[in-house]
Amino acid sequence: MVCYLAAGFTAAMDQKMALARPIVFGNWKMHGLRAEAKALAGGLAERVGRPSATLGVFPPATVLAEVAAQLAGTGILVGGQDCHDKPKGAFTGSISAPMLKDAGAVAVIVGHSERRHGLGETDALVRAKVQAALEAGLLAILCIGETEAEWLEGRTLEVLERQLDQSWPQGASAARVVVAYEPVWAIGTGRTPTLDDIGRSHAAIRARLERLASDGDKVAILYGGSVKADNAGAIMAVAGVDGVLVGGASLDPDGFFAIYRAGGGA
Ligand SMILES: O=C[C@H](O)COP(=O)(O)O
Repeated sequence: MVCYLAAGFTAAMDQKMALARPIVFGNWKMHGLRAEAKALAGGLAERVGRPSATLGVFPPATVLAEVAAQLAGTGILVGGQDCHDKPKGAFTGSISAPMLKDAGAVAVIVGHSERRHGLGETDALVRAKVQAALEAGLLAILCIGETEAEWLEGRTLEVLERQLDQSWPQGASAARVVVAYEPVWAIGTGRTPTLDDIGRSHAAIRARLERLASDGDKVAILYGGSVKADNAGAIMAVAGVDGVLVGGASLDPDGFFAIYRAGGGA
């Protein structure tokens, strides 16, 4: 098992070491005032001890530095939820990848559907953000996923392939980018694809990554969308699923820890 401490994470990525599986990431989204964030991070650290796998949280930017300081030395990594595609400039309200790194982040989520569909982010912009993350030395968590209409029309694989083709930066490597497959219709709804469908999508993503990157066979692929303690074990047991990106259930330390344990983390 390989454990990543925040301080050694970039060095580990530079050495092209594999992320230890399972990879369990919690995206807090727009939740967490300072006291809540402190209690959540503390509760998680208390339950986990020293992670045997890859465990990370993605708090709101306002509490990122405090959470990163609180979790320093625990082996739990901390990341941002989005970054601008430029390192600095006159972009009111935006946060750059170097700023996230400066605040203690080692990773950043890009292309989440709540930004693609809620805020109109395109594949081209997502690709530029992945590049910005890589240039700042952050691990990029590249999110892709079909809408409900695309799913109902049977276009899931075609959409995933297009999103990868248009948002995977040329020359990016498995050590620096993780792909998160999140069907938009499964996010926060309590609905999930069947295990067979998850396996099929992950296999298609893998096949595409093998065409896009020389080490595409090694890119970690996560599943996200209504992952809870009671379905996490079955989902992480699907061939080709390297871990999960959890939203709502990551806001409860007991539930999030149970998900981590369900994937084999100790
Ligand atoms: O980033 C996380 C995903 O959007 C999943 O959210 P959820 O677990 O609340 O469905």
